[in-house]
Amino acid sequence: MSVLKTENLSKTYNSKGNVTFKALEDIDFEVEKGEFVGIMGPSGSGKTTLLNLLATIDKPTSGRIQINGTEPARLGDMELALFRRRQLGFVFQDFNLLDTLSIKENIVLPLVLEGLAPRKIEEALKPYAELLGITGILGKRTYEVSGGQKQRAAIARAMIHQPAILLADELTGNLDSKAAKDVMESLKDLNETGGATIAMVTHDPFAASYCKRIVFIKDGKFYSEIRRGASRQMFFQQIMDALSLLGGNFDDIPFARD
Ligand SMILES: Nc1ncnc2c1ncn2[C@@H]1O[C@H](COP(=O)(O)OP(=O)(O)OP(=O)(O)O)[C@@H](O)[C@H]1O
Repeated sequence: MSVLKTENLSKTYNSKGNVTFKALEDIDFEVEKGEFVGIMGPSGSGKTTLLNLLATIDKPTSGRIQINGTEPARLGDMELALFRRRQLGFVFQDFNLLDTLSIKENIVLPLVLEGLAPRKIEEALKPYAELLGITGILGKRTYEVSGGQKQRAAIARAMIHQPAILLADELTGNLDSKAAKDVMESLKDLNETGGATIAMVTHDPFAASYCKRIVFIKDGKFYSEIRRGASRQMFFQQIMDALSLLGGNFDDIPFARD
């Protein structure tokens, strides 16, 4: 069953002086339930544009997006806000946790806003806290925990309302290699044990090697895709090979990690 599907998805930006720029062109992209998909491409290839369209933060110039059977483009503002809150989960590079709240208060905030009873909230929290290895830090403040722990808390917050799909943008971008590894191991568990469907934009081949499938885009167009076999290490090498074929600017890739 497909959770997310795009057809001929295109985005053209209009800048000052009527200069237009085609950032995405005719992207057909499908994510099945339970998939863990990485989106990679050189700087400026359109990854963030694609993620913003999937996140319903931005609107396509043409083409269609369907998420869990709904076309967000057909919804009014209020319905769209509700749709986004219920069907989508987001994780970003910079965690976006509130410093005035504890880790637990941050994670359960979406359910508190939904008006769920405290007992239901505790029931929802427990499995995610365990799966993400953050049970021991729930009472701490954001400044008392590491970057990797913050990101795992952000993932728990994004998942606690059980969205149809988790959308992640460079979620290891601010982490050292040990923390990045912990976060990616957690995300893998969330996908394999927790059944989460995940689409993740990343520059980092190490992070990408945890995905089951990688889609490469170049100059706003679909370029190629690869699927992981049994070995993550082998998949890492395949990703490196695909990136070198792709060309473009990958100056910030942490090549030495694996
Ligand atoms: N608001 C905008 N107005 C005009 N052009 C834009 C706008 N946003 C992005 N672009 C252009 O669209 C292209 C794709 O940008 P996008 O941010 O999606 O790329 P990316 O693959 O995420 O890049 P990076 O890896 O560097 O973050 C780039 O050439 C960018 O300059």
